[in-house]
Amino acid sequence: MSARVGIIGIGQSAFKARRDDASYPDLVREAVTMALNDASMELDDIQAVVYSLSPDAMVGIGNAERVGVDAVGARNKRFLRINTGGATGISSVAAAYYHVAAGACDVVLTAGADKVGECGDSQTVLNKIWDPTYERQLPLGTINMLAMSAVRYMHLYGMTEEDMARVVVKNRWHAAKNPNAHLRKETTVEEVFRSRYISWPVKLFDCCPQSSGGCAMVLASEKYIKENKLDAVWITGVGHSSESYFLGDRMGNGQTADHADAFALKGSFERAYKMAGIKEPRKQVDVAELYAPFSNTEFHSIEAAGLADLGQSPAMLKEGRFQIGGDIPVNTSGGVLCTNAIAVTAMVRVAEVAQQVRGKAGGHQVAGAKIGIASGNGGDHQFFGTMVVEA
Ligand SMILES: CC(=O)SCCNC(=O)CCNC(=O)[C@H](O)C(C)(C)COP(=O)(O)OP(=O)(O)OC[C@H]1O[C@@H](n2cnc3c(N)ncnc32)[C@H](O)[C@@H]1OP(=O)(O)O
Repeated sequence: MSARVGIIGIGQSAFKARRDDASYPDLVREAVTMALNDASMELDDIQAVVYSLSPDAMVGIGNAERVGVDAVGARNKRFLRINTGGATGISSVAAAYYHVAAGACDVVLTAGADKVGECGDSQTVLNKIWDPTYERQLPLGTINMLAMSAVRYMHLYGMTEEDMARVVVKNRWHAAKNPNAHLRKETTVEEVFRSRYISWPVKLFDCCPQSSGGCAMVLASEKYIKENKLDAVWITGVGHSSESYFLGDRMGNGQTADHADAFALKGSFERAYKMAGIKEPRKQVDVAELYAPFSNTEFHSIEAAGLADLGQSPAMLKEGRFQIGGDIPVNTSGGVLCTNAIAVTAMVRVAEVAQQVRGKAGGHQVAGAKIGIASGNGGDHQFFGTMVVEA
């Protein structure tokens, strides 16, 4: 694909635990309105809609008709619904990207939302797409599985609970500067240690919360952007991968991976980097928003993105290299650890790097950021999506 595709509009809620003031479709509308305003557009200007489906299929499909067709203005337009678990948001941006890059249309909207209490809790909804013989057997399936990958990584590379706590402290410090983040209170290693164990070694503060809010983006072709003299940042690399097999109605885990080595995610990054012409991510990437719902998983994502060698990221974090002001700031928004609304969590990652390379990230801006990377993980080794966004 040679046609350039730009991001011209971004809308993002201020995420909160509860949004009793708004229904689930209201949250989608809220984000869509913000994205259209940002792009100086009307709903009628949109030619296609990619809808980030809540992983809770019943809520998602019911509302997709209501929200996707009516509120998002998709009637008589190209319309696609996407659900790849935690990767849903980035898969949706990718699907919007492909619509434009393939020349099918010039302007595409992608949007979605999650509402705690209306969309089902994260554990329940993710279990719906997971392997019944393995993942679904565990209460708090996600946390237990990722706790096992933490133990493996500790065993191989000597990561400590203190290293995990430092991820939380760094991300909360970033989130305190981001008015859209859900958990915005700064914390300390001691405070993380005082929070209760959820699944050893993962404590409450090592977990992402469950958040309510929406996200939307407008993508357009270079031709449209130039003709209408619009401001844009450019999606220059897109990668996908999976380490799973299909079981008909759900995904199964391939079980071939070492859980300390997110090699499928690495493959996704390699594809995106190749497309964007990035040969040395450590030198070229200015800012990274990496999907990491539990503190230990940030280390896997940093290493899969090629920003550190396997097992080396805890020491680099301790040196301050992944915080704003360090050489490669990671999760400048506070990351998934400070906002997690499954349908759009990965879209928020793209939105954050797009704002960073636009120079519009506000109090958590990385000075001079020109190249950003974002990622989404569908679950344990299931779906991965990555993106490179450039000024
Ligand atoms: C592929 C993927 O995307 S995997 C990621 C999918 N997402 C998840 O798995 C969500 C993970 N998080 C959770 O399931 C939940 O937040 C849990 C299990 C960690 C905690 O849930 P609960 O025990 O029900 O906590 P509950 O929601 O009742 O909140 C209790 C208190 O803890 C706080 N709290 C809840 N979660 C967190 C958190 N992650 N960090 C810090 N504080 C938290 C709440 O604000 C609340 O504080 P308050 O009493 O002062 O109001």
